[in-house]
Amino acid sequence: MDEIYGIIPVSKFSNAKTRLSPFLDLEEREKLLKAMLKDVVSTLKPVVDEVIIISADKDVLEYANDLEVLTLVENEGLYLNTAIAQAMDWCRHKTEKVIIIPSDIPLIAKTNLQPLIESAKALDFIICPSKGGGTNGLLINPLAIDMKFGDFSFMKHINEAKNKGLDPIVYDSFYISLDVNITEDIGEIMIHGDGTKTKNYLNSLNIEVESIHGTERLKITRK
Ligand SMILES: Nc1nc2c(ncn2[C@@H]2O[C@H](COP(=O)(O)OP(=O)(O)OP(=O)(O)O)[C@@H](O)[C@H]2O)c(=O)[nH]1
Ligand SMILES: C[C@H](OP(=O)(O)O)C(=O)O
Repeated sequence: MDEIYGIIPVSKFSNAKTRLSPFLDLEEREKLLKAMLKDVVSTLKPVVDEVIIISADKDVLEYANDLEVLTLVENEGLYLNTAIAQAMDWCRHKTEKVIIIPSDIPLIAKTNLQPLIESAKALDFIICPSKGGGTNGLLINPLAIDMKFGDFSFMKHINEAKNKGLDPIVYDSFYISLDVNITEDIGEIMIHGDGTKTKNYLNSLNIEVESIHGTERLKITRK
């Protein structure tokens, strides 16, 4: 068995990207999440054996069906880390490796994932950092470590791996590191996201990005 499954946890549309609420309304945030999911799924699908979306939201699961991936209904009362554990438990007898990827990294569509997926077959533990100390990719055996997503998870995942006697390998990818959480992240998608569904959607909102050499680097506005 040399298979690898992709796991994408997705929150409820109504909770999607709350930190963008000063800039995008609820409907826009839902549409943004859908566009990002399309980019992530279409990148993952050709290089893994199955893609699984786990969510507690039936609208998210319906949308996942349209994208022709497997869906898992998140058990009641779970949150991000326990939902990922549920998905890993579901696939642990079916595959030896999983790649766990968030739904908010559309620039993954600009990468060639094949070499990363190939290396995972020979390595115990690969982690892709996100900017700000999080984790935007984990390639591990199902349930190899406890999930620590949420706050400063990069160092926590590395420590979990070391405590389990695993040898964590860091895969540095600028595009994978860019998750979309705050308004400035939208500027990065406008700069680097040519060819992605996500940038197309943001273009339709007439978003513009400028460089400012101040306490922030990018100024994001809508015409
Ligand atoms: N299944 C599941 N996925 C979740 C849950 N919470 C977050 N996610 C997903 O986990 C990934 C990382 O999410 P975050 O960036 O931490 O949070 P977010 O909810 O997207 O955004 P904020 O509201 O701004 O914190 C995204 O794919 C989310 O959709 C959850 O409770 N269950
Ligand atoms: C889920 C969280 O993501 P971020 O806060 O980087 O979006 C993390 O990677 O720990």
